[in-house]
Amino acid sequence: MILTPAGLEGLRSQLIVSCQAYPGEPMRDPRTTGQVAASAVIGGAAAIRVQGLADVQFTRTAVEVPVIGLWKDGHDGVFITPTLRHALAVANAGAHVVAIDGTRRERPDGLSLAETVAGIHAESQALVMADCGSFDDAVAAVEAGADLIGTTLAGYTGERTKTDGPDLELLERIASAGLGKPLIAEGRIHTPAQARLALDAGAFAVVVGTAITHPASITGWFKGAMHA
Ligand SMILES: CC(=O)N[C@H](C=O)[C@@H](O)[C@H](O)[C@H](O)COP(=O)(O)O
Repeated sequence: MILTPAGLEGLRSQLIVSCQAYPGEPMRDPRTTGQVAASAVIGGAAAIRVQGLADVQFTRTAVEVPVIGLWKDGHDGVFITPTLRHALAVANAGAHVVAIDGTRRERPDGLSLAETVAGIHAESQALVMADCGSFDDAVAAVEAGADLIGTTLAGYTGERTKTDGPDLELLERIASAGLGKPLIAEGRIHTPAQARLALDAGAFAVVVGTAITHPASITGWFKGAMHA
């Protein structure tokens, strides 16, 4: 299955579940990622977002819904699928959509965002999701040719305050600008009510990660509330 820009319509108002375990964690195993992804699909996830080449490969065999893939390299600066080389590897691993750093920051390989998007489009059949951190990033990412715009990096690049829940103000601003590409709400959506608010703010679809697929964090939230 190849996902086309028109095919994205199937994701409208839907829930996308991000399944990620971090290096050194007990669940950091591609088979586990695939199983968690398949469980999310049973619950109604319309697409899955996963990190790492093996996770993309395993998840492609575990689910039939579109897979958004990324490759995190490092923790600081530009680390979400930072270069064209990373992006093409994610596409080759089978991702229908490659999520890349969609900010205006300098990239490690010296390519511009537009050159990176063009390279992915030229050398693969994957669509490109630009993980943005601000309104200006979103505008630049649309100009650069990205197929989807995500608020993934809002609160992580210094341009926006890290809100407790989703950055609804940013979502509303991007949505009301009518940039012409699907706007994906992502980042710190921790409750079903917040997912609903993100849609109401104008999001095309909503990504939830930690609150569904990261038991260590969720357990910590409960424990913290019990001992506050
Ligand atoms: C900033 C960054 O590195 N975000 C990552 C991007 O893939 C993931 O660590 C997040 O879990 C994902 O964006 C979903 O967000 P949340 O887990 O808050 O629902």
